[in-house]
Amino acid sequence: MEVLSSNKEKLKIGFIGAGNMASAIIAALLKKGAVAPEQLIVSARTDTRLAELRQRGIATTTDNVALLKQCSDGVVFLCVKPHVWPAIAPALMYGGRRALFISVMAGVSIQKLSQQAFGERIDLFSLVRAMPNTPARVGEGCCVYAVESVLSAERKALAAALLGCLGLVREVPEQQIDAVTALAGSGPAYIYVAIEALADGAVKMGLPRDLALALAAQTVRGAATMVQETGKHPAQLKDEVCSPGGTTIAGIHKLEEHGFRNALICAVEGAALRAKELGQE
Ligand SMILES: NC(=O)C1=CN([C@@H]2O[C@H](COP(=O)(O)OP(=O)(O)OC[C@H]3O[C@@H](n4cnc5c(N)ncnc54)[C@H](OP(=O)(O)O)[C@@H]3O)[C@@H](O)[C@H]2O)C=CC1
Ligand SMILES: O=C(O)[C@@H]1CCC=N1
Repeated sequence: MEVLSSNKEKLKIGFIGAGNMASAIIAALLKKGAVAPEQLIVSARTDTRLAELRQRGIATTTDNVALLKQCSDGVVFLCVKPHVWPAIAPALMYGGRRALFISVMAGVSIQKLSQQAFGERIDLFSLVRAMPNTPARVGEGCCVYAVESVLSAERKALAAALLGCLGLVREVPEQQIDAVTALAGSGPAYIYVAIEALADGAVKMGLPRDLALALAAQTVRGAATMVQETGKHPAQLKDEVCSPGGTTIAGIHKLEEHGFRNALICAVEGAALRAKELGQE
């Protein structure tokens, strides 16, 4: 955080795109106290999602070039959908050589980002490819990032400090980002489906919906925290819940019968393959 506090007031941070991911990152940065609203500027295609940001003291615009010019000494997060990227790429030149660009777009490689925005001269620009997830909004996100070898240590430290505000952060080789996208980027949606389905099961067996949802969410949170805090393998923790001849092993048998593990493996594999496809579209 030192790198951020020393830059505070001066550092301008722009977001191109004001949707689910941009607003989660903004919430995380503000919640951590890493930045002040006055340091932020956000652009979108329309004003729809900008009005709420203005109410929180954040500058907004529908002009990406204006944003990029204001952030030419700062950081610009690229938070549009991958199919929108080619249309906005040429404008990035207005950010100039001193800006640090951080893309969160699924599938779009550093090579493609730099070629479409800067031609062949990636060595003249600072670019980071990140994959965050929306639980960043509540300080429980995961975020990985990959960088070009030409990125300076100072720029990398700035990116790591900003992305560290989202939750767990790791640097990875770029070839791992599609798998991370499929696991952690998309993963919250798999778990929301699981929570809803667990609650449905309990409702089917007679629990009121609100109690069922509260118990399902807390059970997922509790199990995740056990994996993180005990350091035990999930299989061992599972065994500790399964009494011989008891209820849990009967439930686990049903999960196996319905291909639960296979479904999750297929979900991650399918999402990673889709990330690869997105990069080629
Ligand atoms: N959602 C998630 O969980 C995650 C998403 N990502 C990545 O984040 C990126 C954004 O996703 P998400 O936030 O969900 O998408 P959203 O659809 O919620 O937001 C996209 C934003 O882009 C804006 N936009 C569209 N065209 C332009 C343009 N020409 N200039 C400026 N802004 C524009 C939209 O404006 P308007 O509001 O006017 O429509 C909108 O605010 C994607 O690339 C995705 O791969 C990565 C990790 C997780
Ligand atoms: O569904 C998507 O493509 C994006 C990337 C990861 C999460 N949402």
